[in-house]
Amino acid sequence: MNAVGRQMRSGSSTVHHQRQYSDNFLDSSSSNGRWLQSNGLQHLHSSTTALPGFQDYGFFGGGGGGARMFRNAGRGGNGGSELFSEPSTPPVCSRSSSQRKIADDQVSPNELSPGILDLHSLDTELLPEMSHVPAPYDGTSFYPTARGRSFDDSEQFLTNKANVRSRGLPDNNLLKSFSTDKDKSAVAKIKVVVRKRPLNKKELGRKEEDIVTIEPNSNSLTVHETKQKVDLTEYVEKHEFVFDAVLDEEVSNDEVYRETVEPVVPAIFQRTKATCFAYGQTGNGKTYTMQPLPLKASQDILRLMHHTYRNQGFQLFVSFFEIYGGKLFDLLNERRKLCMREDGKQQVCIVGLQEYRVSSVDLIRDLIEKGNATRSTGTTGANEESSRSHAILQLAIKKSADGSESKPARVVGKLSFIDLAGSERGADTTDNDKQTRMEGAEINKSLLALKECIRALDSDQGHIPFRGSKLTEVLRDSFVGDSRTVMISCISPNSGSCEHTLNTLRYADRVKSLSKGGNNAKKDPLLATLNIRESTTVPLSSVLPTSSTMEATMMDAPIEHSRFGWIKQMESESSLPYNIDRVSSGREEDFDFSEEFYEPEKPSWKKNVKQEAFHIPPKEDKIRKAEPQTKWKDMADFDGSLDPEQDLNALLKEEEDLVSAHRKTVEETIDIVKEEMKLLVEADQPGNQLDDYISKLNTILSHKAAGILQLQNRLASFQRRLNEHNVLVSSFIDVHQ
Ligand SMILES: Nc1ncnc2c1ncn2[C@@H]1O[C@H](COP(=O)(O)OP(=O)(O)OP(=O)(O)O)[C@@H](O)[C@H]1O
Repeated sequence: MNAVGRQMRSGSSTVHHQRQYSDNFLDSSSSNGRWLQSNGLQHLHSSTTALPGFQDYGFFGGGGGGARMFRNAGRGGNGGSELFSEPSTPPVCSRSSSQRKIADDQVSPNELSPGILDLHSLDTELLPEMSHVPAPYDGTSFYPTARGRSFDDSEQFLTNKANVRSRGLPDNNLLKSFSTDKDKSAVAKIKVVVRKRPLNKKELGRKEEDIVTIEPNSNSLTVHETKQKVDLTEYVEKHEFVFDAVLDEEVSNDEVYRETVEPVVPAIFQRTKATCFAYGQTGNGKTYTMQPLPLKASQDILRLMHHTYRNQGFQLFVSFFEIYGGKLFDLLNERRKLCMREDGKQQVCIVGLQEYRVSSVDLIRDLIEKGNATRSTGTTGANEESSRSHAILQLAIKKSADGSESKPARVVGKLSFIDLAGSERGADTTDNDKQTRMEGAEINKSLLALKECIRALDSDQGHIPFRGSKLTEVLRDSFVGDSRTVMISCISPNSGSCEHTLNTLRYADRVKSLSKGGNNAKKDPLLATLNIRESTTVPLSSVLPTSSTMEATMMDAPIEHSRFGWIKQMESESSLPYNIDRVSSGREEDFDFSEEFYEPEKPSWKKNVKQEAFHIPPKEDKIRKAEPQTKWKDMADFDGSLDPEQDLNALLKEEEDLVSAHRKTVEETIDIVKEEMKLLVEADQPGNQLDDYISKLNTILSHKAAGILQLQNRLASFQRRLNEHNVLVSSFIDVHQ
């Protein structure tokens, strides 16, 4: 197993004990600049008699003539027990010679679908007959008694299990999950998992330090950032984060699957849409992490279909497309360009996307291999074979109204895997050519849009700017309704990536905070039962943007949960800029900036203070009359042991900090916009398109300017309220004395 030594720190000095990696890791890295998957791709579920040919296989391999394809040398089987014999074959295109021909009778592209994948209306439309999905899950029939070898290591299943437990990872697996509808609540709506990759050969060669420590049996990690004081002495600032799970460099892909996707698989038979995506800087292991997941999931899905849900008419469909340069391409249909359309209900359809009905893992493997071969890849400073597109693979479970094959099947549930293109900072792209830089700008733009959606959801805004990018349009149903989202944040351990790592972790933390309540809690009663841990609060100073690079702003640290609980809301409100689309329910222009609108949540200092312990004397009426506009509930928030004035001052200070942080972000955004405009001019775009971009960017700028104005107004209004509050506090104290 690969291992990285833990680091020991004492004061400002840092001592590292670096252990050597396995030869396998280093050798394969040296051979092609990437670590190769080990030969042990077979992940045989030996007792799957109904489904021969189950093996692990890498997806999202990227293209480049198959350079990123991860073939299973030991792959056997010939399709196994395909149950369907529909006539059509997926169009054969750009397949590498080594790809096995897909048997004609195994696939039926869109036989039962109109050629339009309606991501939302179709998916959310429930079959009347499906109001009850029968047959509680029978875990014992699902897993074979013994499991074969894992994807990229030689651990036995049972050994893996033991390891999972010993590492303190929750023992999530299908055996436990979703035996009934009710059990869906056992799986978090949004699960954020962080995976740290080992130091690679280059980093070791540069003697870079491993700055990320993960305590055994914990779900927290610490980033040790080396900083310099003004007198140039170095010190280490520690940033601690807590997530739903933290996977260190020794965790295998099998374990990643068990921790992330496995628990949500049964839910897709229960009308749930689940999405798993990997996020992180280029070269951090997103593709490596995502590759094996879809096949593992389809193994489990098919097994459920053939055991637990046997003879119930469920069908499995696969589609695979990429978003490149803001455009959609079908990876299973000669990279044909696809159109995304919105119907009257503002629901998104992908017109022309080919879906293939599949019944064996071999077939799915072949389809994905084909898709991977077609995918766009390139080279970045950090990764020689970087995914330059967002690749989206969807496994849809369908069923006809009466469970028969004669009627059209409709979507019951869906599992989407998204391998996001790598985020990178403007600074990292300086070596790259124009094309790469343009790609980088586009990628970053869509990640920014994703973040804006997350912020909007987080702050309970009516309007979620899903239309900010193609990516967010596609992801829309991952975040709303009965959905489950698993985000895997991939990070590097090396000191040179510290800023990236912190940005990625802050982004992950922002996503995690989505599941804590607010809008989602109200919409999804399941959330009430979730036991999500809070992330450790990072000092404000450590979350302020530190560079003017593209990524730094895009991944800029969310202002952490203020102890007053309303900082996040304020930040989100004031950072509307990317919401340049309009939907009827989203009333960006209707934003009410009155004081009432900004009524802060109850300060969290109220925590642990018993409300009844605070006795309000009869004289309170007087005060109420004297200050009718004051929210009396605020008064009840004061704990006698606290000095309210001090807290109010702290509140004011926080507010001021926030304003400066925001101002800085705005300045950086303006820089980014300028940079983007420069890139566009350099790229010599055709006039119309350029005009289009410029007008978009102008809109962003004016939103930003409006944001500053709003913030200033809010600050003034806040100060007024604070004064009123102070008056009220004084009179209250008088009354008590
Ligand atoms: N956990 C890991 N263990 C061993 N090798 C890893 C791990 N994670 C990543 N790698 C290796 O690091 C290299 C870069 O990984 P990968 O291509 O998955 O990065 P990426 O985040 O998808 O990059 P990009 O966004 O540019 O596509 C690959 O050679 C991969 O095999």
